[in-house]
Amino acid sequence: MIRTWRNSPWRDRLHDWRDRLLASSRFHRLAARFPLTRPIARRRSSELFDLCAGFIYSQVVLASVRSGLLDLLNEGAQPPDRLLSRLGLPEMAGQRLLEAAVALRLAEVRSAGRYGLGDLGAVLVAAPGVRAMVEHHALLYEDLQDPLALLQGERGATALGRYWAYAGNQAPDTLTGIEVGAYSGLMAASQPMVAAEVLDAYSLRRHRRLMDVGGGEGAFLMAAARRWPHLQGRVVDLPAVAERAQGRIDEEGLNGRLESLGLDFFRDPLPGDVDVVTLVRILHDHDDQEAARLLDNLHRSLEPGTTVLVAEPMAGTPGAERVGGAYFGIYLFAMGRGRPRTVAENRGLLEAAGFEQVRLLPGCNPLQARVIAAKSRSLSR
Ligand SMILES: C[S@@+](CC[C@H](N)C(=O)[O-])C[C@H]1O[C@@H](n2cnc3c(N)ncnc32)[C@H](O)[C@@H]1O
Repeated sequence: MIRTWRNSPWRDRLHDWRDRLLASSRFHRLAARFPLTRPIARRRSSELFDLCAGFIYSQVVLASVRSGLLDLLNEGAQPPDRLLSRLGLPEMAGQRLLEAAVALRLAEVRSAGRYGLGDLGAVLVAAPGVRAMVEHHALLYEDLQDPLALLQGERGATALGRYWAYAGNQAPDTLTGIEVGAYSGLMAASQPMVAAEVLDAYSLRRHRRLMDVGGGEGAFLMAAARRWPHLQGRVVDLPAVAERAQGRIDEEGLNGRLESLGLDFFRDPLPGDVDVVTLVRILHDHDDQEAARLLDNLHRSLEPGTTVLVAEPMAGTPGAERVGGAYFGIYLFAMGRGRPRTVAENRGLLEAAGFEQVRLLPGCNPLQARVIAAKSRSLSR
């Protein structure tokens, strides 16, 4: 291993010393009094407070969505008595929620004591995908009530495991429309934010035919087709999901250019008559062995030189460590399979399956996704 500052014993010693210092109440008193260290001490205690109180913040967000508070504010600024009378909560409770929403910038006080949307509230109401995720998190919240029981596997079937009906199912291709409906709808609602990032990061100008593997109801494929009118495409997913995708494609009048195909991407041959393949929010759903199996199956079906894009939030992303390490790490654990991978780990999986020229594309918002591009190479390796 190459010795760098990150893995040097000097850095460890320095951090041990820092930890001892931060644990000392005398140091805290001094740091809080000394003008140069006071802002650092305050910022650190505020960050720690937010870590401990985060569960309250997310429940305030949920209450603001579910009670209709954000929708009411979205109609325009209004006096508090009018707002509270329309909220359908006991007045004092409504007032408390409103104050919490102001503190979290979901709402804000405007002129003449009226209340309007805050800057974060305004973003939330304009993003149906975020709102759908806020509602969806109620399931994860259920699973996390006793986090140690979850981590020790004592909880048995989890709410998230039941929700993602293909997770742990030995015959996912037999799932019914009812079993896949909720998650497919959620994915379609949250897809526009991801699609915009991916399509900005990679131009499909040179490509003629796209296959979106595990493409759900076709939201990504349709966004790509709208962006690139010359493009033809196919979404492949479990039969019950592919049926929903076909319905959407027909509704949008795109059935001359786009189609859907139901199959099990681990077992069934994938049609290789395409020049670009996307895997959006797919690999991290699966344990290493399954992810490798899927990539092997895909590589076997493709012509040499076909481009593959892997787009998903990744672990160890500078500036977005919490997204991979904390959010997706715990989310996928509760779901019962998969894990967020680093760029290097995804590269390793792709290369082991036979892909080459693997490169990370710059420019994506890592909260939504990072995008890795690769090409299939000849099977005579
Ligand atoms: C997390 S969702 C992502 C959907 C879509 N790519 C997106 O980003 O909105 C994973 C998708 O993989 C599909 N899937 C899971 N297991 C599958 C399998 N064995 N064969 C085909 N599709 C599968 C699911 O039905 C689901 O649509």
